[in-house]
Amino acid sequence: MELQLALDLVNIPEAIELVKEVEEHIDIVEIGTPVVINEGLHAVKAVKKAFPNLKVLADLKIMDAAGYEVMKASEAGADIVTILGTAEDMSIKGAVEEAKKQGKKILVDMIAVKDLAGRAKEVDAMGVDYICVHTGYDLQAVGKNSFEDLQTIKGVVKNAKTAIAGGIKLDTLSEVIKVQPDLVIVGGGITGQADKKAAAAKMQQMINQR
Ligand SMILES: O=C(CO)[C@H](O)[C@H](O)COP(=O)(O)O
Repeated sequence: MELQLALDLVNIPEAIELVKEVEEHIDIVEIGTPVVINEGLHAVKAVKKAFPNLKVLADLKIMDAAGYEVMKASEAGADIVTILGTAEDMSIKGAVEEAKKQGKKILVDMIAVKDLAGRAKEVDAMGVDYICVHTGYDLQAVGKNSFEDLQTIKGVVKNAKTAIAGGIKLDTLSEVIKVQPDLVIVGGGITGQADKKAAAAKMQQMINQR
């Protein structure tokens, strides 16, 4: 099981400072969608350059022009690029094809997918690397989480790794770990803590115990 730190509300210098604090406790650093909107793929490039030993995920949440966008994120240094599960099959297949060409990985974000089991089976058959259940900020605000959704995809996904994101904190991590995803994505659960290093270390320790 791997731990991914999601950076959503920072600029490039702040991202680098933050990763410095926790780098020994994480496997992947996510350049979140708001960061890409504010800073562009320069953020991916800068973080990869500063931390060449960490995997960098570009959270582009691609919906169209997938091959081109995967190519651009790869050129900037991303190891993993995200596409939405609601995108057309042709887009997801295009993303996978380009990622393979570039030696990169594709994570499918299942946010807002209605038939989760059915779509997870379909995208799994398209050769994606990760399938991620995700409760976005707008649904977190009304008390939702993705714990049941993780069980749903664990039941149907045969090839891809499974992942979960959205509001995971230290006090809910054990519930997540029980379902054994391959990847746990945490943003505010680390970045919102006074002692970020301690929070990341504790999460890493809990994940490694399983
Ligand atoms: O992709 C995202 C929002 O769209 C976030 O990066 C993801 O939800 C993880 O952050 P948090 O743990 O703060 O919810």
